[in-house]
Amino acid sequence: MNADEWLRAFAAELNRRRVRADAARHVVAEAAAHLRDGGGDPWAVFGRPQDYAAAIVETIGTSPAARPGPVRLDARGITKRYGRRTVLRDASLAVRAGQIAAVIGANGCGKSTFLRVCAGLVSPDAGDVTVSGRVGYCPQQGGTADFLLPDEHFVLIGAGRGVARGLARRAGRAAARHLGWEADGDVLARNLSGGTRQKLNLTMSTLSEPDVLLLDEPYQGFDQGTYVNFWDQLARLRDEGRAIVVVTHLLNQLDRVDLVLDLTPATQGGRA
Ligand SMILES: Nc1ncnc2c1ncn2[C@@H]1O[C@H](COP(=O)(O)OP(=O)(O)OP(=O)(O)O)[C@@H](O)[C@H]1O
Repeated sequence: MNADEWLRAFAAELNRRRVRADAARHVVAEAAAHLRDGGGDPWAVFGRPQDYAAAIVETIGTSPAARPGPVRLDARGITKRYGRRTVLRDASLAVRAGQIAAVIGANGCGKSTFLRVCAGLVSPDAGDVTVSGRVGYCPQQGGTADFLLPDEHFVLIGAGRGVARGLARRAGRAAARHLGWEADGDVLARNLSGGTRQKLNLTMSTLSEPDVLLLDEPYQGFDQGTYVNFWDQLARLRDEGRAIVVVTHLLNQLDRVDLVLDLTPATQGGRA
């Protein structure tokens, strides 16, 4: 395990112990700086990442993130057919305020369809979805308007909630900054790079302060730094009490989530 892997394991353990995202980010950055400046093997310097995380939690008395609250999204027995093909069969997921759920599975097993059913965009053939509160949805593609500036997207989202233009712009830019993006430029959405357009998409889905946030592989095209910011931001949103569902193919991040729904059919080795 090299220094990066050690730091990742350390961050994951802090997350598992529900240390607040901002505090976790701070101690991980400190450990990284210590390793960078002093060199050396992290195992020799800090010991096991799990033990060091436990010591940190005890020593600094970090207040843990709030425990999960009431169920915000309850999808039960969802079945969906397209023509003769059954894409989803009896899929269920309940997510509480303050939880992150990952939806995983092979290509074409119905992850996006499940999310669209949860968002109310597709009707299931059987089953029910109950949502308590406001929903934010970040589709895998699309979602932005080609001929608008990022700021104009933020103003539009704000207008839907009666938020003044200046305030909406500031809120949008602040949310974008969490992804390491300065969104004050004058580039139309259609001319943004693919990764930046996806940052705009993701930023918009969080702007309405949703109680339930549905994210369909929102990090496609993100560079490594943005990707790290993305998972930190998810942890922060979770700590604020949001119920989050993220479709992902990246199983190495599953230690950062609270629940996993595997939609791979059992005949193909799925866990569901
Ligand atoms: N509107 C539609 N009409 C007909 N078939 C559809 C429709 N939407 C999705 N499908 C089919 O349903 C299946 C599941 O699609 P879905 O996009 O939900 O899978 P996924 O697990 O998200 O895939 P991926 O991992 O590739 O993103 C696919 O075979 C797809 O072609």
